[in-house]
Amino acid sequence: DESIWETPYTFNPQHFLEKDGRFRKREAFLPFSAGKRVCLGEHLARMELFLFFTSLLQRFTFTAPAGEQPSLEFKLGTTRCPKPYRLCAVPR
Ligand code: HEM
Repeated sequence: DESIWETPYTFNPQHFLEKDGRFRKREAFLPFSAGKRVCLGEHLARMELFLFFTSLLQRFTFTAPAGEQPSLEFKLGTTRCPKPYRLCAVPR
């Protein structure tokens, strides 16, 4: 949505950061939905995602293979899935 996101077609973590690097909450980002049908597992999922990604990021440096860039296009199924891509995980 061009009216909300500064660079909607690029992977841009700055969308969620203030100028000084603090986290910026965006009302338009609702991965767990909202209201009566909000995801009941949101808190569990957030804790699991935190533990999963911090464990991986503490142990590996992730990069795209030289000269390759993962596509931001998706495959539509029950959810939108990233198209297959290659990733290098280098032990830290
Ligand atoms: C990254 C992980 C997850 C995401 C992104 C996610 C996302 C969502 C979303 C968007 C909905 C609303 C669907 C709708 O509009 O009807 C939903 C519903 C639901 N989610 Fe999750 N979910 C996640 C993990 C989990 C986990 C771990 C559990 C349980 C352990 C869970 C349990 C539920 C349940 C029971 C509902 C139905 C709520 C209702 O309709 O009353 N979810 N989830």
